[in-house]
Amino acid sequence: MAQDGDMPELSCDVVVVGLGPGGEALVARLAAAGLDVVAVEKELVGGECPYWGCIPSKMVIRAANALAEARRVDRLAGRAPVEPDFGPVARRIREEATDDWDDTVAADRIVDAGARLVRGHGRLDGDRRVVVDHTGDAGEVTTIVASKGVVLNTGTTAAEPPVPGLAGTPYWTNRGILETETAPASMIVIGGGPIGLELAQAFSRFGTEVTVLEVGPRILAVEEPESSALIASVFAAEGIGVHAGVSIDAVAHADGVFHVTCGDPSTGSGQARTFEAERLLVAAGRRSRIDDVGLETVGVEPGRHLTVDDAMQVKGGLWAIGDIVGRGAFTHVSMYQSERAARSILGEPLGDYDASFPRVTFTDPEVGGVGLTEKQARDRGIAVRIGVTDLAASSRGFVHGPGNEGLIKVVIDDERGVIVGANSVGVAGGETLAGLAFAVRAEIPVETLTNTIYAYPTFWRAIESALAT
Ligand SMILES: Cc1cc2nc3c(=O)[nH]c(=O)nc-3n(C[C@H](O)[C@H](O)[C@H](O)COP(=O)(O)OP(=O)(O)OC[C@H]3O[C@@H](n4cnc5c(N)ncnc54)[C@H](O)[C@@H]3O)c2cc1C
Ligand SMILES: NC(=O)c1ccc[n+]([C@@H]2O[C@H](COP(=O)([O-])OP(=O)(O)OC[C@H]3O[C@@H](n4cnc5c(N)ncnc54)[C@H](O)[C@@H]3O)[C@@H](O)[C@H]2O)c1
Repeated sequence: MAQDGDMPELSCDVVVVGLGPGGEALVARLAAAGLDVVAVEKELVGGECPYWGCIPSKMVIRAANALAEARRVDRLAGRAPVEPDFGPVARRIREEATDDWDDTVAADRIVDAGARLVRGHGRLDGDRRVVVDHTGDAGEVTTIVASKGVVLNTGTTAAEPPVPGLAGTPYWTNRGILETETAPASMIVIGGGPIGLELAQAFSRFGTEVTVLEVGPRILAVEEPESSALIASVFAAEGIGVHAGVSIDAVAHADGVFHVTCGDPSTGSGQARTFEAERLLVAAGRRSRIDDVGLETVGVEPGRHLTVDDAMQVKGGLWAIGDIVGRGAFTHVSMYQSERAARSILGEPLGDYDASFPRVTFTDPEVGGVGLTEKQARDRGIAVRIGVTDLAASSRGFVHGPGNEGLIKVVIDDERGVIVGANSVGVAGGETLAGLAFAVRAEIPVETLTNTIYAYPTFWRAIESALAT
């Protein structure tokens, strides 16, 4: 640790640049295995998920679903007048989830694990070298040399679509909306993906008048068309405006009001329509933070994502995990990849990469998905057989009554006799997905699945019905 004057240099075994959920876990895992680890983070240790992602958004959804359930009491159990107040969930986000966006506890965990934490923007500076620009300390940098190598876990930021007038307006991304202390009177959401839909419905349940604008032909296009249609119908019934197949031509903001002008390319009429709202949430996808991490210094061409092998290795001495590798932008994926990178670095056996890819969008009903959609399976030339069942028509759905919308769809490879994909939509769709996820991952024969006892009257019993169609 010697340097010329004001340029400190650290030596270690591994540097982890960016501490999303996977990066944070990796630091602790490698340190526990006896490696000398330096962790580099420019914002908050833990990344987007605990501070502006999964955890606070699920707290809002939990609260919003409590409101929705209370509104169902009239049809089930008497009277429960509902008066929404965003205050309690805003407090939970501050006090229980984010410590008011203070990461002291997480930073202490890194140090307690035996690793060193360096705050600032990390950039590769040739093979196995990282230079950290210390945020706020003009010109001060630290150079870190890692004998084994560097792991990148720099994550994503909200993408800004190239819509005239949008840049410079005070629109919300996931950060602004999860920092708010009040629900706005009205909100336009650009993007009908998981972020847009989860927050659209949750805020609508708090009384915000919400309009979702989606450029693609349907919302939640990564899942089955049946699931998209079901969510669209639930949203319509709850009074959420959903417009798919629109092009957003212009955004303006004046006197505290957003004006979003859309054309409708599907009609070819070019007829423009302007929506107005107090808030605008842009949830139109994510951009990988890999354009300023020095990839050019190690001969790697920065694209949309970083290409890795199944050991999460970009090249010798360089690994990458999380959203930036383009294998699914989910915390559970990042954590899974973190363990693979750890094993690769420590020379431990890896096993095959789990490509079953389970995911859940936490609308109500939840949309669980695993493996391939029907279209993806057909595009791969698989001899597809489909089974679909309506959850509301199941015994449990019938008993549940209000809020029972859902479906199970299974995509079967008829030649191999295994499920290669499924959607599980329902009030507990993400939980019911578990059985289907194991079936896809372990390639449980359909013959076994149809010769299995399904507890009555559970939602997951509908898997048996789907297989029988
Ligand atoms: C609103 C919302 C809801 C979500 N809900 C879910 C959910 O329910 N379930 C789920 O599985 N996933 C969810 N996600 C996705 C999930 O948050 C991410 O997949 C997860 O955070 C993993 O991201 P990551 O590890 O790649 O990086 P991130 O979490 O983005 O963390 C990257 C870290 O790297 C730091 N960094 C970046 N560049 C540098 C640099 N050059 N030097 C130093 N530090 C740097 C950043 O400051 C950040 O802390 C949600 C996301 C959003 C936005
Ligand atoms: N429950 C969960 O696990 C969860 C929740 C939220 C986010 N996430 C993760 O975060 C990722 C990012 O979420 P996201 O919803 O921002 O992105 P996304 O890419 O999944 O969806 C963005 C949507 O915006 C649309 N869009 C893009 N440009 C547009 C434009 N100009 N006008 C109108 N619509 C436009 C796209 O067609 C797409 O439907 C997700 O893919 C997911 O991996 C997960």
